[in-house]
Amino acid sequence: MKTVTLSTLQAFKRAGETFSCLTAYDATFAHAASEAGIEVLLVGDSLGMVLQGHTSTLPVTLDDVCYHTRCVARGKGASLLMVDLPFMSNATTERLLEDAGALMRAGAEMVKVEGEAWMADGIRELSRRGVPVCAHLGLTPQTVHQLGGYKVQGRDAGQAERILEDARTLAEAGASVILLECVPASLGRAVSEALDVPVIGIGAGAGTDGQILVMHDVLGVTAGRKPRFVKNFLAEADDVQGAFRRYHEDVKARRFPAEEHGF
Ligand SMILES: Nc1nc(=O)c2c([nH]1)NC[C@@H]1CN(c3ccc(C(=O)N[C@@H](CCC(=O)O)C(=O)O)cc3)CN21
Ligand SMILES: CC(C)C(=O)C(=O)O
Ligand SMILES: [Mg+2]
Repeated sequence: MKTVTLSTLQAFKRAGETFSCLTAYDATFAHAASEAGIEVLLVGDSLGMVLQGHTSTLPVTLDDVCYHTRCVARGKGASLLMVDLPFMSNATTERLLEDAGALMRAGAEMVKVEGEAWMADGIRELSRRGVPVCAHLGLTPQTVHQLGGYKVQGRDAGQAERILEDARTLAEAGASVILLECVPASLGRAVSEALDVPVIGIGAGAGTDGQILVMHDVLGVTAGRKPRFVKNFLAEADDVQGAFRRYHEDVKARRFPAEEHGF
């Protein structure tokens, strides 16, 4: 695989070619995912749940994310490395810039931040300083206590319109990529069609420009209740490498996600 950059993702979008993304937390699995052709690796704050055993992503610290970023950076190969800003990194613009700086020094090539239209100023400041930003909308796990659980977002027309407007606002502020989590497939498609920037979906249907899943879910080792949008690709493969390859190929061929994985 040729080195994946932001321009690669933009070119995929223009060409109507989809791309695959997967979370990674260490060098060995990052290497396997990259070898399988997965274009984007995310050091997700989901590590608080799948690695640390918490029931939310809130306890994850900047040091935790930096540590896993350094590990993944050594194995990432040609894949693009995106990293989550942890809970409260967006408390102030100053903190946002400092925390993003720490992630970039650890090896991140793009940072991801949860937040609606009010994040526009922070995203503009990051982008002015040369930090590519992915804006995470829809189900934002860092606000789980306000949302009342990990629930589908944008189900009614007003809510859906709001998410589309937020995505537009953040793209205009300088977000290079939008990520939509747990929204109806119709909204995933509408946002992707309305914006020029690549849109990555998880539980957002087959109409987004890229797809992402948590690595543990792809390998069928999800602890607790399984979200509807996950699929165990190891069940149809001989080994971990094969599962990653299968996931990548199914995304590229638009065989995944199927109707049953969406809302
Ligand atoms: N293993 C794992 N996979 C993930 O995708 C993931 C994490 N952990 N941790 C961080 C967040 C939390 N996420 C979640 C967790 C649960 C649901 C879930 O159970 N959703 C219901 C929606 C029910 C509804 O509102 O209709 C579902 O049935 O999928 C969704 C996203 C996504 N992220
Ligand atoms: C589920 C993805 C999008 C994420 O934010 C994470 O892994 O933390
Ligand atoms: Mg996250």
